[in-house]
Amino acid sequence: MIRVANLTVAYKNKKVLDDVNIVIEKEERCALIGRNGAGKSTFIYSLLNLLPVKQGQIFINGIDHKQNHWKKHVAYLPEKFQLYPHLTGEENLCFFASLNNREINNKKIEEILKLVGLWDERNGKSKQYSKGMLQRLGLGIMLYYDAEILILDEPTSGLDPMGRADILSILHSLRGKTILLSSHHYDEVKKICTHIAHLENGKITKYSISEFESMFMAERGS
Ligand SMILES: Nc1ncnc2c1ncn2[C@@H]1O[C@H](COP(=O)(O)OP(=O)(O)OP(=O)(O)O)[C@@H](O)[C@H]1O
Repeated sequence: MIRVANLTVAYKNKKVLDDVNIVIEKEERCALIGRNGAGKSTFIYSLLNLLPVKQGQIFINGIDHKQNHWKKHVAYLPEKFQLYPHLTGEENLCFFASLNNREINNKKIEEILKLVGLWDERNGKSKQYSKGMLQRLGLGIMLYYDAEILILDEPTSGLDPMGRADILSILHSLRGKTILLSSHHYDEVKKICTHIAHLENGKITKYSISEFESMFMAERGS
C-alpha cells in the first residue's frame, strides 16, 4: 500500500504538486494520468525519494519513506533505462539479478523470460532487440526482484500499439502486486487498471475506472 499525505513539491517558485493526498491500496492497479508537464514524474520521483520531500509524508506498506527499509517492497522501471548492448537478453537479466550478491535462480530466470515473451530470443544480443523487446526485458528485470509494489514511469512510451498491448497484458497477468504506472494512453490503461489517479493543476484525484468513465462521458456530453 502507498499512502501520500499533504505532499507539496515545488521547483524554485513553481508548485508542481499541491497538497496531494492519495492512497493506493494493496493489489490495486492504478494509472497515473495527466497532461505533459502535469507532474507525473515529479510524483513518482517523490515516492522513490529521488526527489527529497520537504513538505508532506509518504508511507510504503506503512513504513515512512524517510527510513530506508521501504525499498525492499518496491521495484521501479524508469521511462528510460540502459542495458548492456553486447550482452544477450538472458545475460542482461542474469547480470541485474546478481546485483547485491544475489544468487541467480536459473528456474526463475527461465520463468521470467517466458513471462515477458523473450525465451526464444534469450540468446540474441540486446543491441539487436526491438524497442518492445527491450522494454519487456526491462520489465523482466524489474519482476526478478519480487517486490510487491511496482512503479513504472510511462512503460509503454514510444512503443507501437502491439508493443503497448504486450506490456499491459504482462502487467495484467501478475498476481498479488500493487501497481502504479504513469501513462498518456487512458483508453489502453483502463483495460487493465482498477483505478485512475488524475493529476491536474497540482492535485491528484483518484477514481475507480467506472467513476472516471462516467465523469469523462458527462464532460464530453456537456
Ligand atoms: N528539475 C526541474 N527543475 C525545474 N522544473 C522542473 C524540473 N523537473 C520538472 N520540472 C517542471 O515541472 C513540471 C512537471 O514536470 P514532470 O516531468 O513531473 O511532468 P510529467 O507529467 O511527468 O510530464 P511528461 O508527461 O511530459 O513526462 C514541468 O513543468 C517541468 O518543466
